[in-house]
Amino acid sequence: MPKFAANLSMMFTEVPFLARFEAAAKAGFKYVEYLFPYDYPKDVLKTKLQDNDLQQVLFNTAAGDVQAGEWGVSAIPGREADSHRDIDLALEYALALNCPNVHIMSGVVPPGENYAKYKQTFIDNVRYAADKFQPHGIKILLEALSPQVKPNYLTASQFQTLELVDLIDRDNVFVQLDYFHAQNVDGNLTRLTDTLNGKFAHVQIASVPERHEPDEGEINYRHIFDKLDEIGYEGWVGCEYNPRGKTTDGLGWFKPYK
Ligand SMILES: O=C(O)[C@H](O)C(=O)CO
Ligand SMILES: [Mg+2]
Repeated sequence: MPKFAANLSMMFTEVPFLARFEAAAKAGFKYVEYLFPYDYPKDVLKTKLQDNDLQQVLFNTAAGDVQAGEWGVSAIPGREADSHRDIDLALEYALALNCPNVHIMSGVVPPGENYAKYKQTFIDNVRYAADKFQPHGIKILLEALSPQVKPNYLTASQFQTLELVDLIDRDNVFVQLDYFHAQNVDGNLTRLTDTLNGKFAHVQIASVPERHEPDEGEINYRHIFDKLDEIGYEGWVGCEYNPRGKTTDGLGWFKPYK
């Protein structure tokens, strides 16, 4: 049975971020993920996890200058020092929060730029991270983002990300399989799961097309959860969706998994 993690960046937004840990625990979650921890001291977040008996299972490297259109810097040629700084900071937080997975954001490739150079820059920076994280047993996750969410992101297809994982060739680097993006770009989710089996180490879910609770839209998540059980997937499933209304009003789908 899948282990579900509440995504505190998108769920429980009825309350301030630091109150969402308690809200998620009260709703029956034992695991949490969120995009970025960096606005808060490590010990504040660690206390929130401990006080609510929660395990942190994922967060991202920093986004860069979002106002300027950045969404990760690790693929941007010339920004290697910023990438390594972000990776080092992510390692500090992962160790402090006992978090087993870090998603390294690649970045946007502006039209007309040299895609191959961005790709190689990302490969080199992820190898830097993989070698630093390896001794601590922390996994690195790489994610494809659908163009309607993040136009010109380095990878849109799960197959592009799978190729990166193979090229990077490190034992602790895996695909972050977000079924919302996978359905929007690749489809064929059952066979895709078979193709990625052994190469993905985190899953995220949301309905398509609305990115709401996994109990609506075109993906049959009951089937996906059974598929994950069938292949013996032992990672977490991040609930990275925008609730239709009040978060707790939309948790009927979660009841059988508490
Ligand atoms: O947007 C997503 O699906 C990613 O998981 C993320 O955290 C940043 O893009
Ligand atoms: Mg995602």
